[in-house]
Formats: sequence, C-alpha cells, structure tokens
Amino acid sequence: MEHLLLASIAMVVATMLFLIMFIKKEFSKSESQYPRPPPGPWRLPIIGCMHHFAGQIHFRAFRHLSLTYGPLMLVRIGQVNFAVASSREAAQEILKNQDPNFAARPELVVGQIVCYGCSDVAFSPYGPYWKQLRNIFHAELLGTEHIQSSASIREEETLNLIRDISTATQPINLSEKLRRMSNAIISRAAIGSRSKHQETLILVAREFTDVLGRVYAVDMFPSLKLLHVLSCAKFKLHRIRRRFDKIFDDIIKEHEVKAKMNKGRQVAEVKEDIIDALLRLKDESELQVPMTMDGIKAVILDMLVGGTENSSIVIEWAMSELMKNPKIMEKAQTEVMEELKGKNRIRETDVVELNYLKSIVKETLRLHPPATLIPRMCRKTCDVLGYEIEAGTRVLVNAWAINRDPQYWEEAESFRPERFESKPIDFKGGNFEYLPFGAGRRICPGMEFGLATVHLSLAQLLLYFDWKLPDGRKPRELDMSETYGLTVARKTELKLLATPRIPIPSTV
Ligand code: HEM
Repeated sequence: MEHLLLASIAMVVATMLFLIMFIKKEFSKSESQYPRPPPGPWRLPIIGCMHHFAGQIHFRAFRHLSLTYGPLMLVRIGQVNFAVASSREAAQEILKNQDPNFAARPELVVGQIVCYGCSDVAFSPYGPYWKQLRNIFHAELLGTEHIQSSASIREEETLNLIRDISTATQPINLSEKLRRMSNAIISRAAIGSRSKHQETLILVAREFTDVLGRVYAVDMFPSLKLLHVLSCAKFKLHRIRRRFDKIFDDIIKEHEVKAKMNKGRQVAEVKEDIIDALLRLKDESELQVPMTMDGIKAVILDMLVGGTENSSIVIEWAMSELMKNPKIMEKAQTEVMEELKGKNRIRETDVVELNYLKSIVKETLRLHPPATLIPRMCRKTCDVLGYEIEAGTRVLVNAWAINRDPQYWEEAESFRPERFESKPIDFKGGNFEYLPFGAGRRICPGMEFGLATVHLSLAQLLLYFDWKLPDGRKPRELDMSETYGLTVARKTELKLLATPRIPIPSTV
C-alpha cells in the first residue's frame, strides 16, 4: 500500500515536472518564433501618444521620437497604431523586400468622401482596380511617349510665366504664379485645355491637400461615433467634394459633347486625351473591373491635384534655397547661360545637359520632399527588422527624416547640390536613403512628368531673371517654415523681385 502511494506521488511529481518543462519550452519557442511589437513612446489613456506631438509638425515629431525608440517604432494615436519607419533599412524592408504586403493604403475618411469612395489611384486598395488605373495613367498620360509629346505644352506655359513676370514692376508672388503654371500644364496635357475653373480648382486643391495632412478625430477614434458627429471634419470634406464635383462634371460634360461629335470616326483619327480614353473604356466595358463615373472623377482629381501641387511646391523650395545660397544661384545661372549659346531659347531637349541644375532639383527634393510621410498599410501580419507588425497597422515611412539622416548624408542639413555630382543616386526608388517619390509598386507614377515641369521652369527662371528679396531683406532673413499638410509647402508665399537679364523670345 505504502509502495503504491509513493509510486503515485512519484508519478504526479514526474508528470508535473514534465508539464513545467513542456510549457517552458513552448513559451520560449513562442517568444523566439513570434517577435514582439516595435517599441514606442509611452501612452496616455484615450489619446495614446498624441501629447508627444504638441506644438511640433508631425514628421519632425516622429523623427524626434525615433531618436529614442529606434528605426521602427509603434506610435498609438487615439485608437490607431502607426508603425513608423525612420531608417534606410526599415524603408527597404517595407517598400522593397515586403512591398506586396505593404502596397495597401489606409482607408481614411478623406479618401472615402473626397476621393469618391477611394476610387482614385492614390487611395484605392491594392488589387486589380488599382493596377488597371495605373496602366491607364501610364498609357494615356504619364508614359515616356506622352511626356515627350507634351514638351511643347511645357515650353509654351513656362514662357508664358516668364513673359508674365517680365511685366511686373513690383515684387511678385512667385508661389501663386507657379501654381497657375503647373495647373495649366497638367490641365492641357490631361484634359486638353486650360481649365476655365482654374482659380477655384487651385483654391480647393490647396484646401484638400491641407486637410489630407491633418489628423482627424474620425480616423483616430473610429469607434467614437458621437465624436464624428460633433467634429465638423465630415462637413468640411463634403464641402470640398461638392466643389470638386461641380468642376469635374463640367469637364466630363465637355468631353461627352466632343465624343458625340466624333462618333463614327476611328480612335486613331481623333486626338484623345485621358478623359476621352476613360469615357470610351467605360462604355466599351473592355476593362477587367468596370469604370464608373465616380472613378473617372477620382482620376481627374489625382491628376489635377497631384500634378499641380507637387511640381509647384518643388520649384518654390528650389527658388527659396537658391535665394538663401547666392553662390549656387550664380553657378546655376552660368550653366544655363552657357547652354543657351548659339540658340534663341532653352527647350526641354536642352535640359538633359544641365547637370548642375538637375543636382539642385535633387538636393531640393532631399531637403524638401513634398510628401514627407509615405502612407502605407500592412495587409498580413509579418516580421519587420525582428518586430511584429500586425495586419491592418498603418505604416508611415518618414522620407523627410531619412533624406536628412547624417548616417547617410554628410552635412545633412546643408543645401549642397554638389553632393549628387559624386553620388550616383536617383529618384527611381532603388536608393532607400533618398525617397522623394516613394518606392515599390506604389511609387509616384507622375515622377517623369513632374520632373520635366520642374527642370524646365527652373531653367527659364534662372536664365531670364536676377532675383532679390523685396524691401532690401538679406537672404538669411527668408522664412523657410513649412505648412502642416500632406504635401509640405512653404508656410508663407514666396515673394520676390525679378530683374530681366536677357531679352525674352516673342514666340515659342
Ligand atoms: C515633383 C513632383 C512630385 C513628387 C515629389 C511626387 C511624390 C509622390 C510620392 C512620394 C508618392 C507616394 C509614393 C509611394 O507610396 O511610394 C506619390 C504618389 C502619387 N503621385 Fe506623385 N509626385 C509628384 C508629381 C506627380 C504628378 C505630376 C502626378 C500626376 C500627374 C502625380 C500623381 C501621383 C499619384 C496618382 C500617386 C499615387 C500612386 C499610387 O498610389 O499608386 N504625382 N507621389
């Protein structure tokens, strides 16, 4: 009996020991197999990490936090987690090595309301519809052939800008003139003519890019429905959408009238723009995913807003940096003047030779990328740099911080175009320490088009004028503060005095 009791006790002890060892082994296995979430700043109840942003622009605040929490951190804002990548390695992992898993965009209320239920290119979910739109963009507007054939539009519109500036006797608002020029270029290339709604379009586009960069309670507290009602965000967004709608309806109506007049003629005979092509494809239902009228409006929105704001912002920053760095301005003016020798004007084909000017644009995009935070979303739970990123987590690649990281850039905060003369780095998304156009599947499709506008207009501004700050102000007094939007522009409009240097040609 005693033996039996001892044997039972021994059995129980052995079983318990076995169980403890098994659980311990499994536990340590689960720890090493499934990584932990990335580290992040401490949180307060309800608002999460919002207090860390007080008084700071978001991309600067994220960089500041990354100095403590590392290249990949998890920042909770309200009820939403953001994985923020702030190093070349983290960006490469997200935008290249695991690109398909991060090729989604977050579904924001702004995309739902203003971008016609996220049916544009920029907000649409990763999948066949998005792929189809990118192909149409490439085939009808942004491919190499179209960029070459739209060179005459850029040459005309940059010359119009130069003529307009040459008539001014007072300091000019260069920011405003650049927005008008960029909008005229993209409108003529995309919809066949300057939009008669240009003024309203530019105003609403500015309002839209501004709201795009804001943190809305409706997105950060998805479950607090009362807050959605109390916040006036949705009301504001619906107002923007109505104003866009009116303009886009008009553009589409004009194209439908033109299509009726051209009925019966072969496609090759008719000079089609991208809206004509979209309307034709919609009716022919040749597409894998049918195109709706809202989808067409969303595409117009991407083209007109993306094509206007980004290019003019880059030229504005380039001119600001040149005003602050007169020696660089002088060197660039000499280069353009040399290129003019034996010709009566600078054309787009001449820009290829302007290597210093192209380095100035690269350096401008390094210090002032219009899109500071590249927004993506994680589709499936995965491991990035040893940390677990859960499906549905919003991801931000802090391109602004990476472009200025002293680990990759000597004198990172200085404007030094020469650095690109010895550094074979380009925009195409293969150098993850330099991301002005993003990278991977969702890289900017308008890169070549935007650069063509930026290069040519900057060359013309430097060739035809000498520039000064008004009221005898010194270059160091120029305010360089940034706006708080999705695309980061100058906070104050750039106002300059232009003095003609050489005669302006009368025709293109
Ligand atoms: C110099 C000017 C420009 C800059 C710096 C710029 C920058 C960017 C960046 C950083 C992205 C995000 C890429 C990513 O997620 O990896 C983007 C996306 C996009 N850009 Fe641009 N852009 C410029 C010009 C343009 C132009 C001229 C157009 C159209 C005419 C355009 C249309 C778009 C669209 C539609 C997307 C969304 C792509 C997608 O989600 O698949 N951009 N751009």
